[in-house]
Amino acid sequence: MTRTLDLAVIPGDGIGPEVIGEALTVMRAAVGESLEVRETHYPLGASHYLATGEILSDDTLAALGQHDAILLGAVGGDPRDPTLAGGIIERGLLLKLRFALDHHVNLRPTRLYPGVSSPLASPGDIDFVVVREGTEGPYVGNGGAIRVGTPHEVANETSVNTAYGVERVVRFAFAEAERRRKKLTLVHKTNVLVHAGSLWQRTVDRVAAEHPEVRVDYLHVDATMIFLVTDPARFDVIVTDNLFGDIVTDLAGAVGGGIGIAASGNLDPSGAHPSMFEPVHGSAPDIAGRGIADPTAAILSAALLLRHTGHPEAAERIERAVEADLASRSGAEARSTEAIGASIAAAVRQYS
Ligand SMILES: NC(=O)C1=CN([C@@H]2O[C@H](COP(=O)(O)OP(=O)(O)OC[C@H]3O[C@@H](n4cnc5c(N)ncnc54)[C@H](O)[C@@H]3O)[C@@H](O)[C@H]2O)C=CC1
Ligand SMILES: CC(C)CC(=O)C(=O)O
Ligand SMILES: [Mg+2]
Repeated sequence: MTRTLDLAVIPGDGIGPEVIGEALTVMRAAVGESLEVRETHYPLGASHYLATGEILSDDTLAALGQHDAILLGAVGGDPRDPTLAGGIIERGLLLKLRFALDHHVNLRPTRLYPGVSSPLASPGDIDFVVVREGTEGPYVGNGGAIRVGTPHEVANETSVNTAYGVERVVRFAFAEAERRRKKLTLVHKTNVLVHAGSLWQRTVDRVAAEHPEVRVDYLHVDATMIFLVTDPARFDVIVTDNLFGDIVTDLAGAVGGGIGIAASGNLDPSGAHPSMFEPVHGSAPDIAGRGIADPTAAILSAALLLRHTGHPEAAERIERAVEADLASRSGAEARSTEAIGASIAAAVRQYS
């Protein structure tokens, strides 16, 4: 009997539709006849907002919540466009989705694939995962400004960290470490952000007692930047808050061979809501429309989606094909978005 996957697709803005087109081609090749992927496309994003005035209606949000999973490209327009000021799309669409669908685990793996060159001189064996908290921190929109535009302006952005929210993501990170090389690094800034830092540190200490096999480490976020460049092989599982995780994972993507291959999943591990998979990168307005974006991050995000929704063989086929494709790139001429997608899809079919 053919199984079905009820998939919501949000191509988004800029390079989003370009890379999602290739991710869907590869996904269809990977599942073949074994899985019927029913795609519903949602034209959300900055362009959609500018054309229609809709950012994310309650009805659309409710409809998205009914799917098995969501595949998203990237959203956000030109940061200089005054009609998009105030993070109206990032906040009103992307973060709203993550919060409403309780995506408290933002899982971002980094692996230096064989044959991929890192900008680091001696990268070593890079293979770690960042477990970024996804529903709290300074991204909740708890803040405000007074005397705006005057020399006396005061602007506040409050980081919200709850015991419940921190514990569930820390528990997820320990479980991840148990499955991997049994090392967990808490990344924070406990020497300055003392209230939130204390909660994170105490939570890690308490949960660590239940995981005696896991080596626990702590790094301030600034020092983490050093070690991501000088010794990334030291990391196995990093657990951190929403803002630090956002920053750490762009650098992680770069040292792991480029932002164009960095994938992610926004998970509600309870399964109560559909999880959402997307590249780490944004809509890249600087290269949009030129057909040169690397679709690999979106393709690997589709693999994460398939594994999460119970289709590990299809996920494996995509990962093997990506690995082979990446290994073949060194010294070769740069290819278009479409050519990379077609080549990975062809390799996937060979493994079927
Ligand atoms: N999840 C999402 O939807 C995200 C949306 N954004 C939004 O995207 C817009 C642009 O943000 P930026 O800060 O410029 O970050 P960005 O990730 O879009 O671009 C940063 C740099 O990486 C390059 N790049 C990104 N993806 C690439 C790919 N697949 N292949 C080759 N090069 C790639 C871009 O050309 C650019 O030079 C903004 O509106 C921002 O708010 C940013 C990050 C995540
Ligand atoms: C709007 C931002 C929270 C998106 C972003 O940069 C990310 O999730 O990595
Ligand atoms: Mg980011």
